[in-house]
Amino acid sequence: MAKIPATIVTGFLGAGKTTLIRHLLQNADGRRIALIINEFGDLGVDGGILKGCGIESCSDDDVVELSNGCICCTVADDFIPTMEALLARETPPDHIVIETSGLALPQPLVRAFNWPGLKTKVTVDGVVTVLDGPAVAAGTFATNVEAVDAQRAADDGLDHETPLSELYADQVACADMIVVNKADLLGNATAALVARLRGEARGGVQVISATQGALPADVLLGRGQGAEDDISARHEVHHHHHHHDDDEDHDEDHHHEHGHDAFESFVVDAPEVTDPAAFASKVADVIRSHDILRLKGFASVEGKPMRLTVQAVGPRVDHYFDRPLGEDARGSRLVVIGQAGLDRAAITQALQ
Ligand SMILES: Nc1nc2c(ncn2[C@@H]2O[C@H](COP(=O)(O)OP(=O)(O)OP(=O)(O)O)[C@@H](O)[C@H]2O)c(=O)[nH]1
Repeated sequence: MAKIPATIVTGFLGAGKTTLIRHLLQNADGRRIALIINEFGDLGVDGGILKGCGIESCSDDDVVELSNGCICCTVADDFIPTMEALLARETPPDHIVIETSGLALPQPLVRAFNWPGLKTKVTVDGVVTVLDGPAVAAGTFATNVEAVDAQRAADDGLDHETPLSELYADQVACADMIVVNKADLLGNATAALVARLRGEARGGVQVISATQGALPADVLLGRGQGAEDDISARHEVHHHHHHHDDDEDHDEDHHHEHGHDAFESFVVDAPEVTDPAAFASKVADVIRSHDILRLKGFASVEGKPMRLTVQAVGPRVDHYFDRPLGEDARGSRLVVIGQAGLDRAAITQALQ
């Protein structure tokens, strides 16, 4: 049985996690998404907001709240039983989204997925860290630092000493995708912050800007990261800068990104593939040079009877034969997803 993917959404109070999840649930394209929310007593209203959301695809049963404070301290007696109950349902969800309270470190939660009862049934599809763009640019990390401090003081299970900057660094270090939210308030400063974060994040981590957390489900979900197998890479707070080839070339063209218009996808039809490995590395090159977020599709391979599936998340490209081609026409058909402004002609040409 395939493991159910779970996406962890982390970020400080007020960064826009609830807004992003709400948008996701409204644009779930038929996916059954269960939501687990971890929040602190009186300060949290997200469960209420999301329960009363009126979204057709989202029944109240699909929203589960953890009320015992910090998720990292209550993993064993609260989180794991909640997950097990969700998985034992007659109709288990297609995808689980977990919203952590703003101060919980994502690492212990990711580690909980290695629990024997969970390991074989669920996997961490990806850790999405939502940042308050203007606050991070200003170096305060949260718009309302007092509210964050109050949230902290309200919970005995939390370490009250760690500076916000370190919690922030841990959230960035654990991320598979960083969302620089509130791009509307950042305006022209968005691109510079995105570029800076690309330098701070681990290699291969996607950094994208958003307004009102409006990102397509196809961009947020289905990353297949398996974060629980990769804990050590996420633990350390890196103070040095990595240099990615593609850091420098994102300048002026990614500014006014609002809502759905900020993304586009298109289909590339191409001839048969001769060598799958060479094709995958070509795809990786195209992804890197055009800042493509996702690419997926199918191809036939010269002389082979099986269909080749290609799945790319950022520069990581998976390819495998999944089934006989059968009646399918030979050739390749790939869907490319990225932020608006993709150079379709160049991408199409490069893939053909
Ligand atoms: N201007 C602007 N405001 C935003 C954006 N995204 C969210 N907000 C607002 O920021 C506030 C916090 O958003 P939430 O989604 O509740 O943030 P959160 O991270 O879930 O915060 P908690 O659940 O309280 O930890 C709300 O008033 C949102 O309406 C954005 O892109 N631009």
